[in-house]
Amino acid sequence: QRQKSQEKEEGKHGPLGDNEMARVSTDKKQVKKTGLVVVKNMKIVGLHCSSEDLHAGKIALIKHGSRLKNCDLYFSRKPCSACLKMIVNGSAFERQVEALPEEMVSWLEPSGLQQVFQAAGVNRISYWPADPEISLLSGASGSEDAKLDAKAVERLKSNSRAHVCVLLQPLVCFMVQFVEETSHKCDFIQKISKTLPDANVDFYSECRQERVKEYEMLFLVSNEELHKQILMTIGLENLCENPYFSNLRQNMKDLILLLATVASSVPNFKHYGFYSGNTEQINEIHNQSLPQEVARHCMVQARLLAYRTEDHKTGVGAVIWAEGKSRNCDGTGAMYFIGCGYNAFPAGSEYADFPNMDDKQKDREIRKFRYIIHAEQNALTFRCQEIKPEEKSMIFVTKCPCDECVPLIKGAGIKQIYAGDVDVGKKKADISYMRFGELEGVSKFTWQLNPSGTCVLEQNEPESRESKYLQGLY
Ligand SMILES: Nc1ccn([C@H]2C[C@H](O)[C@@H](COP(=O)(O)OP(=O)(O)OP(=O)(O)O)O2)c(=O)n1
Repeated sequence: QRQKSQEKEEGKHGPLGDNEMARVSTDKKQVKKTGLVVVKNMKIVGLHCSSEDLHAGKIALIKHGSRLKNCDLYFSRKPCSACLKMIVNGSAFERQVEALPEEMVSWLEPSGLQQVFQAAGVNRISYWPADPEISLLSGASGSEDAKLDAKAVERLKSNSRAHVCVLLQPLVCFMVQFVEETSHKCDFIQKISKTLPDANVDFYSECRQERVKEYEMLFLVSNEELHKQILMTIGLENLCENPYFSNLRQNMKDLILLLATVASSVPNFKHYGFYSGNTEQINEIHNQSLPQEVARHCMVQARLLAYRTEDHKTGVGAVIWAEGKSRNCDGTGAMYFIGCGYNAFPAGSEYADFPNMDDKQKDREIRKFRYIIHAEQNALTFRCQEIKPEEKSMIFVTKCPCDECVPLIKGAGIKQIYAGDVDVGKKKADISYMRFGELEGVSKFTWQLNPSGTCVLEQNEPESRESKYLQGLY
């Protein structure tokens, strides 16, 4: 969600009629994009956002069709009735059929019912309870449309199998503290501290503060009364009374703080970014790195995933994206999501099924290394799209790819690697990071000070290129 790109939106989103659109377009800045995560069997199968022409829910339908069945959807705002009706399509019918006697169901099935069964019919829809389209509330007819839409949403909700809810819980104890410490210790921040020892020691806190402000603007309705009005309009009047309201706001603020903290571990600081040391390489168009802000955004996704690790010492996250030949209908522009993962023991294993000690343990048999599946390995294994050899695919890893993963990434046909390189060249007893440095045929962009200096930075990243992506991705 980016204010820059919102200016293009001109009220094309939201449950408003055409006349209302015209009114909203005079107040461009208030329309924000909607983000959506599609999850199937605990696996992320889609990361989308609204585009100029389409809401996120509609994009999910175009992209996944009947594969949305039984998926869980996570929206950054409550979906409007136009999206919800398509998303729940199928589940109401399914419920009616479930209620029929068994013989009748089996009698119905061969007669084309199977097709109906495969309609969208998602499982659960959860959303962030702060509709950013504050403009819905200003002006009489805007309010009227918003209320009608909210009623339609409630009706669709109560007649479908899908569970529509606000999935917001208090964070577990010490979570913020833990995330703060691990973000501070992360490779990207460490590298800045090492290479710029005289950088303001507090640069990390400053970057974090900036992110907190930015995210509060994006995800929180600063005015409490307005927030209450929005909750009323979207059918959450039960959250408007205290202590529920203050608890809700506190939980929202905590989560925003958490997100901002993770994001500040890949900071927008001086001329740091993901760069290739190979200048010949960067001059070739197809090897060109993404605009820095887009690369940082994808790396933050990988950093978030690292918190799901099953390795209690070192969490690693990886995300794979690809760039198609042209823009698609998704708000992510030409880029589309391929897969993601984090380091963990083989899927389905229970706690303590496998050894979990590190290199310092003398007994090699009880070390974790032969059992842990690396973040990149999980991202490749559980990907939801094929990696097309003719397209630019890229992996974002929070740590340097190890010797086990480097040939896997190359073999899978991934064209670009964005990673931290703090461990490059290190050889430990059970894991080593020697091959990444020598890797050829895959472009490597590691976290460093722009090697070409500031002037070249500006030439390499003309406004048009950066904004082309930003309009798409955020
Ligand atoms: N690109 C990478 C690199 C590592 N890992 C995972 C595998 C292990 O779970 C863990 C290993 O990390 P380290 O090499 O940092 O080893 P230690 O956890 O022992 O930490 P230390 O650096 O203190 O030795 O990270 C991963 O998934 N992807």
